[in-house]
Amino acid sequence: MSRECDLRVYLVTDPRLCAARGILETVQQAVAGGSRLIQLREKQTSTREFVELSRAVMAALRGTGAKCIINDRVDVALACKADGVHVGQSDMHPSDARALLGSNAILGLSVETLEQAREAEAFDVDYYGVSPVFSTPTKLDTAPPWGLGGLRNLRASTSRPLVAIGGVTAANAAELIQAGADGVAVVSAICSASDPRLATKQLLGAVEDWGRRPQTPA
Ligand SMILES: Cc1ncc(COP(=O)(O)OP(=O)(O)O)c(N)n1
Ligand SMILES: Cc1ncsc1CCOP(=O)(O)O
Ligand SMILES: [Mg+2]
Repeated sequence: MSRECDLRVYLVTDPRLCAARGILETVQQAVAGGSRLIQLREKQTSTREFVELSRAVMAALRGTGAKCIINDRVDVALACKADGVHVGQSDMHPSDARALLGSNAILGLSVETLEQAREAEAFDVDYYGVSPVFSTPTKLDTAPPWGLGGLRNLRASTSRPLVAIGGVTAANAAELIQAGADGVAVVSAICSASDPRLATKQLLGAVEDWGRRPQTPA
């Protein structure tokens, strides 16, 4: 198991928004569209169902090169041998999560302020979720949004990989990469799309497009 992760288009699932199609099908379509990192985010599901879902997703991802991250729950990740865990500021402390998961697991941490990011430099985590970059109806209990200026300041303060989350669409993904994000994490832009494969492809196109543009000297 390696800690390398492709953050370019990171799907975070939502059982309500995926209800019509199912989480497994949504994940498979997103992977077909080019996503290589999937986070299973289940806030209401029983522990047993969460483990079963995670095992099914892990099996579906086998051989695709995509990795599976579990939101919040180190126990679920250990039970299904997931690739990693994402924790936020009120979840298990990243140092405790790292101790339980071991040195080969991917560990992501949400950062909501520059001070949290500064503190997190001492933790053995693989990326920061810039949370939220814009306001979003998908998650209401968030800190104030970073905005593009906040993301630029964060980029200037750390060399850690950054993934922007909250209100991200194919229309604003390129400006987030321009502002310093290494990738975008999305819920509704893929889960609520009529064609999740196409939606993922468009997000990936927007992220990659920035990298192909000629860079103007500062
Ligand atoms: C990639 C990514 N970034 C941020 C979050 C938010 O995590 P958290 O602040 O713990 O909130 P919940 O998702 O647990 O409600 C995330 N999940 N993923
Ligand atoms: C899980 C999470 N963490 C910060 S914002 C958010 C929800 C993002 O949802 P959407 O991509 O639909 O705006
Ligand atoms: Mg959390």
